[in-house]
Amino acid sequence: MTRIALTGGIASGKSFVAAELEALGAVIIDSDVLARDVVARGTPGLAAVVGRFGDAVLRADGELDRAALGTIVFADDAARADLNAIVHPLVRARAAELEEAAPEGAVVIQVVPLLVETGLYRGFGTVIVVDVPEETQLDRLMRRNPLTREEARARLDAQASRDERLAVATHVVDNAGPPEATRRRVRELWRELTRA
Ligand SMILES: CC(C)(COP(=O)(O)OP(=O)(O)OC[C@H]1O[C@@H](n2cnc3c(N)ncnc32)[C@H](O)[C@@H]1O)[C@@H](O)C(=O)NCCC(=O)NCCS
Ligand SMILES: Nc1ncnc2c1ncn2[C@@H]1O[C@H](COP(=O)(O)OP(=O)(O)OP(=O)(O)O)[C@@H](O)[C@H]1O
Repeated sequence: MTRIALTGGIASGKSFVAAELEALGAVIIDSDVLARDVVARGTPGLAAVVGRFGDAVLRADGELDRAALGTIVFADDAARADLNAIVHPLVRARAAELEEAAPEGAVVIQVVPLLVETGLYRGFGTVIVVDVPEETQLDRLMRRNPLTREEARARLDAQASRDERLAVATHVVDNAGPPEATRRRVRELWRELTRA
């Protein structure tokens, strides 16, 4: 089986590109979605997170307060490493199950934001990197999330650099331009990936 990974920095457009690939027929396994599922209300994952970070990261309705936890972990490397140590093994296990369950012959693409940081890129023959300049990343991140420039910068700094990601890419999707340009590139990429 061809194992395909898709990565990119925060707010680079991974979800947008993954949705386009899904519309073309790919089976998408999204680590960000799984990382939410494994800490859903009532899960052992959430209990472990609360065990480490306390009730301050719980909302009144028992759901994880993602904004509160984000404020903590993106300002503190040790706290982020602890969160990663709880969440990442649960995400990897679930991703492996979903990969196993994919239909015969499917083109399965795993979206892994921390592909470079975790070394997981070594397990994939094909690595798609969604690429934008840092300024574009910051602009789009601040437009989407209510973050100051410093907070947005801290999130970028918690990740590998643009060059480190490009160094492991087998395919690059430039998402700095308008969505339609990216759509065209993704259609071309899909033809490359599915060429017999
Ligand atoms: C800190 C949390 C609660 C913030 O939640 P929030 O809803 O604001 O963000 P979301 O989960 O949608 O993540 C958005 C993006 O942030 C970046 N990011 C998330 N976690 C991390 C991390 N531990 N290190 C570096 N970047 C990260 C990624 O680019 C990701 O795509 C959440 O990101 C989390 O639980 N992170 C730990 C799990 C993780 O590493 N997830 C990413 C890949 S599995
Ligand atoms: N080509 C584009 N032009 C303008 N805005 C875009 C473009 N692509 C994505 N965006 C916007 O930028 C933001 C980030 O895109 P998206 O959520 O797809 O990125 P992501 O890499 O999945 O983010 P994260 O790392 O936070 O999960 C979104 O608000 C999206 O609507």
